[in-house]
Amino acid sequence: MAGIITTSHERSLAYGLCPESRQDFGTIARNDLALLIEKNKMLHTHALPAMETLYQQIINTHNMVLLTDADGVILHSLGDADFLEKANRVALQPGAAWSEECRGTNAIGTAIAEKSAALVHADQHYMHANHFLTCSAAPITDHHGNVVGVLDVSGDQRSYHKHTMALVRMSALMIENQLFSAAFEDAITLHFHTRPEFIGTLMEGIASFTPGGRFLSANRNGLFQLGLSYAALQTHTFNSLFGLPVSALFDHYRTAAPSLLDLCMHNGVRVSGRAQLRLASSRFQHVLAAPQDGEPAPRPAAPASPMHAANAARKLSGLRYLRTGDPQLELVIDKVTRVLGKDIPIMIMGETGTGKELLAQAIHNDSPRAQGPFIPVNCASIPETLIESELFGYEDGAFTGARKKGAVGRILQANGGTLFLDEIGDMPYSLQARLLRVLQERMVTPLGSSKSIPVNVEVICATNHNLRERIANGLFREDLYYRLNGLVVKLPPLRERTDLETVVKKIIAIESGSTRYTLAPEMLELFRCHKWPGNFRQLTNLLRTAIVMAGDEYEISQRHMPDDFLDDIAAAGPCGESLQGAGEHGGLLPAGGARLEDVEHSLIQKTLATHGGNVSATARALGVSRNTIYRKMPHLK
Ligand SMILES: Nc1ncnc2c1ncn2[C@@H]1O[C@H](COP(=O)(O)OP(=O)(O)OP(=O)(O)O)[C@@H](O)[C@H]1O
Repeated sequence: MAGIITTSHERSLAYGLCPESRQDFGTIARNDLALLIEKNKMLHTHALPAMETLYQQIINTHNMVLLTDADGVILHSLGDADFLEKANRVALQPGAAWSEECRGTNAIGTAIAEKSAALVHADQHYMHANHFLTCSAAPITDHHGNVVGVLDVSGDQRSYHKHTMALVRMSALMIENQLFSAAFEDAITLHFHTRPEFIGTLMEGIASFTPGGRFLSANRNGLFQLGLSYAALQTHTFNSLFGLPVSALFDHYRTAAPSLLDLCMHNGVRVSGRAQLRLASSRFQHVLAAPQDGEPAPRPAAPASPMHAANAARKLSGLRYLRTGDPQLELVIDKVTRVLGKDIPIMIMGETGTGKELLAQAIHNDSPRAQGPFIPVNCASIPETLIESELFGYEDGAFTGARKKGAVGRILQANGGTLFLDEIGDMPYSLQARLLRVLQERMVTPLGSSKSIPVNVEVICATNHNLRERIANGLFREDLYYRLNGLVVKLPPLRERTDLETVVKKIIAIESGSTRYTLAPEMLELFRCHKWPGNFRQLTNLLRTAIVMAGDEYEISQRHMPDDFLDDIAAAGPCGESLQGAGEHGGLLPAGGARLEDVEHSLIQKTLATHGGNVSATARALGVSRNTIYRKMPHLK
């Protein structure tokens, strides 16, 4: 008997059920069933079409299709009349509860208990009375990953067919995707797959994001392709998962016939994608209104609920979330906290990946404007020819050619909220005067319009250029610079942060979705020596990979690190005093003024010794290639 059945029988026994006992054939009252269906209205509504389709596949095979709620109470059934009669005798009918607690091992109850599909055939049922059945059930989960119901096909055990389980799984997936779409009427939704022909099919991954690009949720195949848990995905953005700012997504969909997107996921896997910008407010309707070649126009968005996405994003980060003990960062947070809601423009300086956008979002989330939109604009990623219409919008007929409809610019989209101008140093010089006028007069005039529209936005800018240098070189307007830099804060690069250990712990916990993983002390010392040119972006990606490599080992060590990272560390040369500390902790490093190269040699030698000089085994143990070992230990060549 399969493991899942044995475990289920043990549970059934523990519930005090007796296999020979007569079943409780009771069903809940008609009114209570109606109430239950009302309570599960979304599930019921979206499941019925899939149940009909499924039933068409199995009609006249002495089978029935059943839908239950999360507790295994049957909400609806469809079946062949002769089998329905038989099924009624064991209360396989609406209103009856089929949890394991009530009926012992059975496909519905076991699928709920195991949170996975279950096939329970003939005498695998705990109750003898159910031995005449063969049942295939798959749980239906919502966009939080919670089981909200079960889809089941039950029939006479003599009618068993091995394809039934696959059909049930596919139908459950269909229902889940319907529920997912209904839950995110007001969001950016990406449909993606490594194979473009799978987009639009049941196999596609779907992920939803707020207008600002924060991750909201993903369907079952989306989670599988992204390779991360719900918990781990909560800190992600469209950019961190697919390597593209949402602003670039909008650009793509403003072209007359947008092609499929070619995206590189965080794990390096390339996927094709099609986005739907299903945002209710008028700000994106023009994007939605333009159908793609040969495709019907997307269905109209639901009634406006502009708070929905903003609220979801706000829950995900605030300034408190960023405090991890570094004094430079504490100062930054103290400073920005003082100006929250004071209409003082904030300019964030910092190297790439230091968290400038995250800080801007956190400032917005903690500000009195949190209910309003947070609109990021990456001035470097929008082509110079498009940035003007992008920012200021344009009137109907402002252009000849494909883009005839008017569009609301990003500045107006941010009305009542925050406009985040990332890479402001790359703003074309010719536009800087126009932006300055908007900030001073608080009015926007779309291209091709003679009307000015009042606008109320808080502006946060970010740059990793030295703007004073750009002013000196005639690339940036001094007057705009002074208008934007009400409060200038500088985010420290990771190599200067004193809270690296806390940061690492936090990222590991978020990425793994568990508290079990730790970083080996000697690794932390190596991290302290590293320059981290990609800052948080690099550290997060590295730890994400290392967690996967560590699997169920839970202590992340050098052999879980990618080769190129170890190569960078080796190439960086002497590692400084912290390495000596590491020697005391981990016994990995030679005592005294160790050099990184020495550390590596020592590790490789020890591992070689452990594996009797076998280079392949050593390479495997250290998670590097054999070539790396040969390269680093020339005497082996
Ligand atoms: N304090 C932090 N804790 C955890 N992750 C962080 C932190 N700061 C930034 N990150 C992560 O690092 C990545 C880069 O962050 P972000 O986009 O805010 O940086 P940036 O400075 O705006 O980068 P760029 O200049 O390249 O646009 C994101 O995935 C973000 O979630």
